[in-house]
Amino acid sequence: MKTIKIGDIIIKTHPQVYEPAEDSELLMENLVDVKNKVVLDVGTGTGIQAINAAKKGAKIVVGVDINPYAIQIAKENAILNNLELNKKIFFFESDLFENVEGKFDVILFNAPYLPTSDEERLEGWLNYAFDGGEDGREVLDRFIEEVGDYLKENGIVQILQSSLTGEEKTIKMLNKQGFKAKKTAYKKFPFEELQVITAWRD
Ligand SMILES: C[S@@+](CC[C@H](N)C(=O)[O-])C[C@H]1O[C@@H](n2cnc3c(N)ncnc32)[C@H](O)[C@@H]1O
Repeated sequence: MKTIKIGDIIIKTHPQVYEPAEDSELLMENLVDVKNKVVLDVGTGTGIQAINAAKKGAKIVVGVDINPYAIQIAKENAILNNLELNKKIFFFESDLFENVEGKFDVILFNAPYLPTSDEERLEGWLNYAFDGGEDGREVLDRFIEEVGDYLKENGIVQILQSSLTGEEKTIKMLNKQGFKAKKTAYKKFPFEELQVITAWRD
């Protein structure tokens, strides 16, 4: 375990939890206005996006993850960053929206987006951070199909994905679910581009 600093946020890491990287930072830097909003961070990992939203003025923030170690460390990180755990910021285990109730103004998801074959799978909980199934879209597509039920009418969804996952595919899927969507930020690397896809209803 180690502690890292991203901007003014202190993050304790855990060997079984995704350590914030360029993708995490791209989503943080391009977060929509969350002042006084109710925010859901799906796949919260260390809690970094949830903590960032709380620090940027969100009224209530909920972070969920399928990985129990993530929930444990996210709670510790909320306290480390002087946030009121279980008053302003909440974390609990959930496979996507399984244990989520209510509707949110903003829903974030830095998705596990890597196309992953059986041989590439990692042992343990950390695998969930990367494994997007054979085509990289397994978890993301399920998220897109379900997200509308948890979003307020004028709410906004922000997804962080890779060009390897398919920009057009994500936008088409979102359109199919009744959203307008566009790429609102990107960062290029030699073999991929990290992308923030922002979606809203007409
Ligand atoms: C790329 S990491 C992002 C972590 C963090 N949000 C960040 O920005 O650094 C993806 C996260 O999604 C979680 N995850 C994967 N599949 C999930 C699922 N079905 N339901 C909830 N969380 C999931 C993983 O455990 C991991 O913490």
